[in-house]
Amino acid sequence: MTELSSLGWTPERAAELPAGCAPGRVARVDRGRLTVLTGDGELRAAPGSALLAGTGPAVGDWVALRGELAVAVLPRRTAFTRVMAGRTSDAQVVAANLDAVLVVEALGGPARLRRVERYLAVAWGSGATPVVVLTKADLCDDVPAAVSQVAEDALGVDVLAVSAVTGAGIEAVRAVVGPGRTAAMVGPSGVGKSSLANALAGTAVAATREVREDRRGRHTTTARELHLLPGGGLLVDTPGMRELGLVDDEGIDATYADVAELAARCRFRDCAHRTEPGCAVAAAISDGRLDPARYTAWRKLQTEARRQELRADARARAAEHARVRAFARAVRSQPNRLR
Ligand SMILES: Nc1nc2c(ncn2[C@@H]2O[C@H](COP(=O)(O)OP(=O)(O)OP(=O)(O)O)[C@@H](O)[C@H]2O)c(=O)[nH]1
Ligand SMILES: [Zn+2]
Repeated sequence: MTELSSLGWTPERAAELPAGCAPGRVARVDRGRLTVLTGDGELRAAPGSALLAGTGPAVGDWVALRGELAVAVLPRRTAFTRVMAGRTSDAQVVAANLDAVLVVEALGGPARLRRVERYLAVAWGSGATPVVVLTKADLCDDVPAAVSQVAEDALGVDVLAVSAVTGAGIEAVRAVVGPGRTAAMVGPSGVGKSSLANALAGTAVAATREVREDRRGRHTTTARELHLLPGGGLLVDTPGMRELGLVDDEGIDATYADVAELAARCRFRDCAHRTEPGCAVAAAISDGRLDPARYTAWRKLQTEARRQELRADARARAAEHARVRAFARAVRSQPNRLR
């Protein structure tokens, strides 16, 4: 028996559960089948027709189970979305109900602040709290200096340093992913996400680069993408988290709060921060209060978000409305539901 609370279940969710259903947390979605963690262990469930109408359940979602049928997705508290590559620009939910997002970057090279900022923007946009985790601390000569450099840039975000090799700092990350809390990792390939996942789990739950190369060509098994950690937290490790785009500019403003605040003080509301008189951004750059590279990165992300917004649009919203309607319909059609 697993306590539902250790899967992240909270009492107020009970009111959202259709009568006669048991709750389950989605640990994997493949070819239309769901791997679900429940109070009685893991089970394979089929999505009911109501779930097929919308964008479908994602890893981390709570579903209402009637036997081995998932009849509804419970409302999401947070959602990590990604814009699909290719022609359509529908936002796809990659992971749901995350409390924290670990933005993973490696030490031992030059700090890639722009890259961290980019992931922070995506993380803030999800509604979950980002935390920066700097891996490979064993390869860095001056960890405190590296941490404070990143902390200065990542406004309002905790910055932790860890080593999967020595185990240093792992407990501090486990504390972020405390009992009943759910976190996911984002970050580019090779920074040590799989190694971090294994160090947190205390066992090999993710294939690191070495293991993957050994098994080249072999079919990987259908592993869970939601892992219960020894301390009681849950870690999401799904491939979808590894290719991220931006969806909106909420997250950008949170990441670049300093730049956004300066821009709000420009004389003209539509200031392009180039040659306009009374431009607070230009003034801050010229007297050294704002790093021009940080400003350029902000502009670039904003342009990208605008472009995606224009594409993402009606289609994504229509899909979400369909999902909500399907959910409402499913709830209405439950016999014996509480009124
Ligand atoms: N020295 C040192 N090496 C590490 C540490 N963590 C990971 N590595 C190494 O870094 C390389 C990449 O690690 P992975 O965990 O596979 O990286 P990843 O982020 O999961 O990569 P993708 O799966 O491609 O996204 C491997 O060779 C690891 O052994 C660490 O804390 N210290
Ligand atoms: Zn300006």
